[in-house]
Amino acid sequence: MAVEEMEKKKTKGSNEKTESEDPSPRCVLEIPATSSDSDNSSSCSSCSPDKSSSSPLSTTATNGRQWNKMIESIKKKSIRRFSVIPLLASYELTRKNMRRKQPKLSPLPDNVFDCDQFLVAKPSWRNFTYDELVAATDGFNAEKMIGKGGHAEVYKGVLPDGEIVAIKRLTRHANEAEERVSDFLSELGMIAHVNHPNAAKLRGFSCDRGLHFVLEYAPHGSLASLLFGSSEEECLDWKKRYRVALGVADGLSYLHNDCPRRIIHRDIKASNILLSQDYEAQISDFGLAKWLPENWPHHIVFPIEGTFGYLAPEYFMHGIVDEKTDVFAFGVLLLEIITGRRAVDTASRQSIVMWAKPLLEKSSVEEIVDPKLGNEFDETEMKRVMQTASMCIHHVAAMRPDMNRLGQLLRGGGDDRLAETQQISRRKSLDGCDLQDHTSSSYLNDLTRHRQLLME
Ligand SMILES: Nc1ncnc2c1ncn2[C@@H]1O[C@H](COP(=O)(O)OP(=O)(O)OP(=O)(O)O)[C@@H](O)[C@H]1O
Repeated sequence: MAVEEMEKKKTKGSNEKTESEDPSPRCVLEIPATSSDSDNSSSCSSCSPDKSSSSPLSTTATNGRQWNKMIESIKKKSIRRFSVIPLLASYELTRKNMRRKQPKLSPLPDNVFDCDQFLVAKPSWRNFTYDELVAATDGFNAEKMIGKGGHAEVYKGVLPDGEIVAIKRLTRHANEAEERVSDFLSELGMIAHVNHPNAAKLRGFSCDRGLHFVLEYAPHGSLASLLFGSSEEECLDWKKRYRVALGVADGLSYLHNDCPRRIIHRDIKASNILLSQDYEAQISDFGLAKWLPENWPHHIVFPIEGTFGYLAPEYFMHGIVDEKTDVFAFGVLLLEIITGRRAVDTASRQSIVMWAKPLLEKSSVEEIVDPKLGNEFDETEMKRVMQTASMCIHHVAAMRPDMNRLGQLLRGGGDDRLAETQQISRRKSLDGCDLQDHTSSSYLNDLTRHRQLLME
């Protein structure tokens, strides 16, 4: 499998770019948050009780000294945050108060963490030594590299029992070592926490001479490599594309509604959707995911991170993160599935959302469908996916349905109600909620502003 193109990335305080032609750079934007309950990304990360305490993992007997050292460093870091930034302290206290009000999530005293759900759900993780990873990957042989993102290199490896795994080695050097460890623990906590057929599965981790995840191997790589790969590669047929759309909808619905803790992924995109042996979609890369406390309507985060082309307007303009952030990105993903185009066109830098909106409005199947599909698709399913995408990319977050509903709509549950919902949605837009949204011009302005910020 070809190594995926590296994504251009602009990180905080740096213009350093990785070599790439990918038109959808994952970015960090320094846009001041406007709301009074704003927090920065670190305080937001501190919303993750598990991140600072790392409790789901700290009870694992096999973790060893290195693990404890890392946890200590995270603890020190959070203590420093408390003392230096009073705002964050009050934020943290508020969160604790809220957790107390949630017996379902926190039946134990605040200083005791119930690890059972994690340990029972994922009994098979292992803490690998570096030597084991070296043996599995032939010394991290370049020929074994199967993917490269902005933050990691991914190698195909074989464990002594013959199991094929993907070994993700974090490569981010820009930030502080402590911050890197903190990001690693956060991602590990997330991926260990989720347990669903449409989410990537953890086999283990290693913090021996570098930070590594050991993941179940996805033999067909990412959706991006199949949708946008070279023309010699087999075209992903409609049946598989439709299945992937349903799988991602189910996976997101689980993260938002059924996971023990509410998770917003924040980086749904084609290169983060992996495909199992039988083309089952698996949501991967929880590097930007956020826990959202049960009774919080949203977070406001800063800086804004994500991938250009997939960011919801309220997120990239105001840092507002909730389920609808993922719903918007899911809509962009559906457009990629339908059209075979990237979220942002390489040559013209045009956003797929702006390109597709007029075609979706006139339900122009022949103009929007990936030419590689020819006539080989089910028109009813195609229209359904188009209508669903159209609802997901609505400029007003409140108008986007939630993932549960979207899963039903994609399956054809309530086709009549789909048209009805669309009509109501249009009417509300026209009825003065925001006339500009209907013409998409405000979205275009926001997008242009966003691009300017990104390119500055
Ligand atoms: N379990 C896996 N099986 C097969 N291929 C994988 C697996 N995990 C990752 N890959 C490949 O490696 C690529 C990069 O992985 P990933 O997205 O996790 O890295 P990243 O650096 O976090 O990315 P980003 O730039 O989005 O931050 C994926 O797009 C995919 O092609």
